[in-house]
Amino acid sequence: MSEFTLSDLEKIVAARAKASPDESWTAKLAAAGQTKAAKKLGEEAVETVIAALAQDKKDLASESADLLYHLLVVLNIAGIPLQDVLDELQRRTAQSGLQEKASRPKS
Ligand SMILES: N=c1c2ncn([C@@H]3O[C@H](COP(=O)(O)OP(=O)(O)OP(=O)(O)O)[C@@H](O)[C@H]3O)c2ncn1[C@@H]1O[C@H](COP(=O)(O)O)[C@@H](O)[C@H]1O
Repeated sequence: MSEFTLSDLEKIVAARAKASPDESWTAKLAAAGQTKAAKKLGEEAVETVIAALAQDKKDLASESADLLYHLLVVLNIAGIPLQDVLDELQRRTAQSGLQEKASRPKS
């Protein structure tokens, strides 16, 4: 199983955003600005929905990868660390009380 994480990709996106737009898609999006990056995120979201509705698992995994990558680019441009998103998810999980149940050993 791959050990690659969203945090790894966030670091790659941050580094590549500073590269030349001629050699990096990330840098091209960062240079174009949030309107273009958010538009690409929207396109990838639609393509993910289409793959889900088509029940095409391979396509859905591939489009989901595009979606997550473009979300990280949008977050990078906005200056929002991925950790802020994870903190929000954790806050909701803690609120529902499910985190405690999930980490509790099964008897
Ligand atoms: N995960 C991705 C990733 N997923 C998708 N894409 C790119 O997203 C682009 C979107 O493709 P589209 O066909 O929708 O867009 P397009 O037709 O090229 O552009 P438009 O005309 O629609 O504006 C493609 O160029 C893909 O290569 C990605 N580009 C980069 N990454 C990651 O970012 C890293 C750095 O990439 P660079 O910034 O290119 O060095 C890579 O090593 C990967 O880890």
